[in-house]
This record gives sequence, structure tokens and C-alpha cells, in this order.
Amino acid sequence: MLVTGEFLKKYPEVARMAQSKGVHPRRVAAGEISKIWGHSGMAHQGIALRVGRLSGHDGSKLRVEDIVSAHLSNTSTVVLLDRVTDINNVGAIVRSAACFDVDAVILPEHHSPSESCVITKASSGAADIVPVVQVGNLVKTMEYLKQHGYWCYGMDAGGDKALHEISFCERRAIILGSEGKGIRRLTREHCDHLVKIPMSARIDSLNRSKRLVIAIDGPSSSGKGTLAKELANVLRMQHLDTGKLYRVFAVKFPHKYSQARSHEEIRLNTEEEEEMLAALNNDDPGYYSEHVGRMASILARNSQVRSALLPIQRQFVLNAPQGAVVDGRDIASVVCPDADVKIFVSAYASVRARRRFRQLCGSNRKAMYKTVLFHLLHRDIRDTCRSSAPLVRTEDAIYLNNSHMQKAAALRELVEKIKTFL
Ligand SMILES: Nc1ncnc2c1ncn2[C@@H]1O[C@H](COP(=O)(O)OP(=O)(O)O)[C@@H](O)[C@H]1O
Ligand SMILES: Nc1ccn([C@@H]2O[C@H](COP(=O)(O)OP(=O)(O)O)[C@@H](O)[C@H]2O)c(=O)n1
Repeated sequence: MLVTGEFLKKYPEVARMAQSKGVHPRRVAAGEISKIWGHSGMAHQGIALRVGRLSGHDGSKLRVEDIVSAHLSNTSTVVLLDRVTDINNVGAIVRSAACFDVDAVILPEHHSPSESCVITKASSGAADIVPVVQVGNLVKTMEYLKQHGYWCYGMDAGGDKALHEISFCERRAIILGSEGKGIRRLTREHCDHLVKIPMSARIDSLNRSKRLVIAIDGPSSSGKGTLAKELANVLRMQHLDTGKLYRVFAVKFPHKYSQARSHEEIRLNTEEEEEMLAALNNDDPGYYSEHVGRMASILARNSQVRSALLPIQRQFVLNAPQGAVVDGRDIASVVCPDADVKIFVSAYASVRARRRFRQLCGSNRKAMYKTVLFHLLHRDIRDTCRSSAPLVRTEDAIYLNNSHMQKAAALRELVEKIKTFL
């Protein structure tokens, strides 16, 4: 067992359990675990364990014939991937296949990631549940499947039937195409049906499994939270409002902040972290008050507070199966520096103050425009001038000044830009 120091610090009980079973964890740097995958971009959680073969995996290569003969008299679903090259996409498809009781995922030997620990990792272990079978020729495999009673359904944006109009036969092969090009011509010609998934008019090509991380930063009341929530909705991803996390911390753990002011390290145990994550779904208006916002903005200057909240944010992103839209101040620069898409949302201070003023009036809180503007400018100064993770616009971020845009127009513009990353 290889573990990183950070993992050991966070989960000492795992080391104790391993030792009680005669396994002695060896402490290594995170990079050493990355090397095992042979894939530098692969995220891991700081632990790797060498295991024997799972029962039922005898080491010989599975063949399509084995899958077909194991399901001769039953309903059967197999998924064929036509040159899906991104390992994370293959992993996500195998994971979904495990949820939908698929009998096998079949991919061509060439032009696909080879089955290895990388697929197992990318599928979060689902490759141990659903057999991944490699074949020499996909079209011949489709012909073989047809001879054994399977109907072939190709998923294609230009398909003649919508998914809900199809009544699937009991034995079916679902064919998914590659990331950019879709299903190849010959494969398409061998499908019995081409099926499309109708999309929302707002986004007409949703990549079925590409996991995306979208980082959105911007000053107070620029509209980043509104855009982040809408984007997550349109792209069916999870949304993390990191400002809310700072607000929750300010409400729940003010005593820890006093400790941090004397430069003591802040520790949050697993229960406290879970309490914070649960509060993210709590819409109690108390969290959104100006007073709590101000407290959050003051304690967010403290580097101990930021260090304590950083792993919670990163873990949230790691755990989001379809990826996440994360909004805040230091997302592109600190929390997710490797995000696939980085966005910086801004608007003039007077516009932002007017928006916040309207928001406060709408929620029946007493507000004066001048006071709102005053607090907002102070918040801008605290956010941009603090030494720890200040608000910055990174060079690779898409810039959107939405001062003169309605919410829907701003969203449409971002969706258009993001489409190029899908
Ligand atoms: N383009 C826009 N036009 C008008 N009002 C907006 C726009 N974008 C956001 N708002 C409103 O401004 C307020 C602050 O937006 P919010 O998304 O919470 O900002 P942030 O997350 O950047 O602090 C909300 O009441 C929101 O409905
Ligand atoms: N990633 C983040 C998110 C919020 N914050 C701070 O936390 C405060 C509350 O976040 P918010 O997004 O709810 O606040 P406002 O948009 O109301 O300013 C902000 O004023 C920031 O100072 C931060 O420092 N870093």
C-alpha cells in the first residue's frame, strides 16, 4: 500500500486498519502514485493498493463469444465504443454500464485506450463489474452479434428516431461514437437504427460523458453565482458555490476563526467537513445576510481558514461524476488551476451595487444603495488586496463583462464559448 502524507494525516484509521491486516503502508510523494498509472493527468486521492486478481478474473482474455454464450437465452445489453479515445470517457461509460446492468463494454483493440489499471481507475473500479472486451474489428463484431439475435442501435445526433420513440429489442447492442467525429460511416451503415437524444434548444450537442471542470471567478454581485448555477443545470453538472462555504464556516465555526487569528492551524474533522457540505444545500436566508457576507469576506483573508477549506472544495470536484461548475474568487488560480474552462465574470461596481441593492430590497431587508455600494467596494478591496489567494483574472480565463447584458444573454454567450471545449 502506497499512501501520501496528506492522506495519512486525513485518514489515519485507514493505516491502522491496513496494519491490523498485515499490510504496511509505505509513505510516498503524490507523484510516485501518479507514475503507476503512466498517465500524468490522472487525479488520485493519495492511496494505491496492489491487489491479487479478483475472483472470476482468470487472466485469460474475454471474447465476445463468451459474453454471447453466457447470455444466450436472456435479455442482453452490450455497449460498443467506436474509437472513443479519451480514457476518462471510457471510464465514465464503463461506470454507467455497471449501473444499467450492461453485460459487456466492447472496444476495438486499436484506436482505444488499452484495458489496464487506467481503465479500472477511470471507471472507479466498475471495470471489475462489467467486462471490458477488446476486438479486432468492430463491424465484424456487430455482424456476429446480429447473427445471435442482437439489434444494433447507433447513438447519433443526426439519427432518424428520438430515444423516447424507440422500443428496444430484448437483445441490443448500443453503439457510441468517438468524441469529435461520432460513429464512423461503415459502423453507422451496420446499425439497425440510428437514435438521437433530443437536446435542450440552449445546447444542441451534449458530449455524453466528457467530464468538465469549469472555474468561474469574479467580484461580489457580478452574477457569477447565477451563471454558475444555470450552466451546471444546462450541462447537468454539479455546482459548488464556494462563497457559501465561507459563509457557512463564518456561521458554524466562528471560534475556529479566532484560533486562526493567532496563526494556529485550523483542523476540521470529517464530521465537521460533512456538516459544511450538508449546509451547502440548506437555503436558510441567514447564510445570505449582509452581516454574514461581511464576516465571510473578513475571515476569507486568513490563510489558515483558506487552507482548511481548500481540500473540501477539491474533494467536491473530484467526487462530481460529470464534473463541476465552481464559482468563487480563487477557483482558476488556486482551487482548480487545471480546470478545463476558466471564466472571469465582471460588471461595473455601480451595476453590481444596483443588483445587490435590488436583491436586498426583494428579500425585504432594509437597504440603502449608497451603503450597499460602500460595503461592496470594501469587499472588492479585501478580495483583491489580501495576500492569501486574492481575486485575480488568470491569463487563460474567458472574460465576460455583463454590465449591459440580461442574465439570459450572458448565459447564452458563455454556453457558446463552452461548446468549443465539449
Ligand atoms: N446579467 C444580470 N442582469 C441583472 N441582474 C443580474 C444579472 N446577473 C445576476 N443578476 C442578479 O444580481 C444579483 C447578484 O448575482 P449573483 O449571481 O448572486 O452574484 P455573485 O455570485 O457574483 O455574487 C442576483 O440578484 C442576480 O439575480
Ligand atoms: N472562493 C472564494 C469565495 C468567497 N470568498 C469570500 O467569501 C465571501 C462570501 O462569498 P460570496 O460569493 O457569497 O459573497 P458575495 O458575492 O456576496 O461577496 C466573499 O465576499 C469573499 O470575500 C473568497 O474569499 N473566496
